[in-house]
Amino acid sequence: MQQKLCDFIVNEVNVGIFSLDKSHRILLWNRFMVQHSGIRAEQAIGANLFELFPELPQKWLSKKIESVFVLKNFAFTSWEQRPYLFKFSYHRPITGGMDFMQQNTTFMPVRNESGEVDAVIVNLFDVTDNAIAQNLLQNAMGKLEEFSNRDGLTGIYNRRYLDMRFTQELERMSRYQAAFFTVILFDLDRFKLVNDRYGHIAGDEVLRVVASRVLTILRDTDIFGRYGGEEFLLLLPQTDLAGAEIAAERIREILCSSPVQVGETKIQISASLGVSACHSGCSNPQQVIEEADLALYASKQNGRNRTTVFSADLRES
Ligand SMILES: Nc1nc2c(ncn2[C@@H]2O[C@H](COP(=O)(O)OP(=O)(O)OP(=O)(O)O)[C@@H](O)[C@H]2O)c(=O)[nH]1
Repeated sequence: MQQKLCDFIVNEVNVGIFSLDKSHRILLWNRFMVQHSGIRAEQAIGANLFELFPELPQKWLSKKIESVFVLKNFAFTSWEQRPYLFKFSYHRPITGGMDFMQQNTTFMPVRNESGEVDAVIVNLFDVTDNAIAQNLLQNAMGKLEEFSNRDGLTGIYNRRYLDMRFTQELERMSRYQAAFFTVILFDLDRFKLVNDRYGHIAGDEVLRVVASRVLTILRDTDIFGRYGGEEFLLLLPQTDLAGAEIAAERIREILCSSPVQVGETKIQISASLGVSACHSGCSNPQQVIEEADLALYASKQNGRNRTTVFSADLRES
């Protein structure tokens, strides 16, 4: 009666159960294993596991099994380390990009009367639902973080992110002597007039177009964001002042190259830019931005729609 009950449980439980002797011969193969592998118990029992499933990671798995025989202890694996042992398909409409059933496994030693381990029982748990939920959660967290770094209007980075990256770049500079970077700060010219003449919604559209135009000419490593209302900031890692000036001029040219179309209206825009550099020994991000701001101010003073590179004499003027 007890044996019957055991057999019943082993077959009805929704867990894969099979056992192996020292030479990896299969001694037990429950219904879960039959259903998911398509191999009947009569075929499996007596067969060598690795001959029956040549796709199994033999080196790793035989080591794991061997450790249970030798140490006489339980062993475990989780889907996070190794997503699955057997390539069992998983039939669910939402699989979160997972092709196969995700599995946790437990290896249990079976001792004989003299205390020696003469078989290992392997339990295989289908944890696909958990894995999907965890992946969805991680994706959502990733999106949330990405979202918190973005400016809601333009989609480029926001000031919080720029400040964080600025600090990181400074740390990188103090760690690696060879690292350096430059900053471009730019501000749209007479943007108040755009708002006053065409309305705030048109002004918003202009800001979006500015961001998308600049994005088309940047390098992958450049970090570009909206620093304030109509003020934008770029961090250019491993770029010297001459390179930054070229980039700034490119930005200036693309912004005034053609008017921004908002509905039927064409709005001509331009920007004033300031460029400054962060040298080794520079520890204060604010100082670099201040210097870029002084240079930007000089561009405004000298007629707008121009680029100025920071130099010490700008402090005096
Ligand atoms: N539409 C819109 N306007 C904004 C936004 N943020 C700031 N502004 C506007 O940008 C304008 C900035 O005006 P000012 O600081 O006087 O500068 P300016 O008119 O660009 O003149 P100069 O910088 O001297 O060339 C103000 O009218 C702000 O209301 C925004 O998110 N959307």
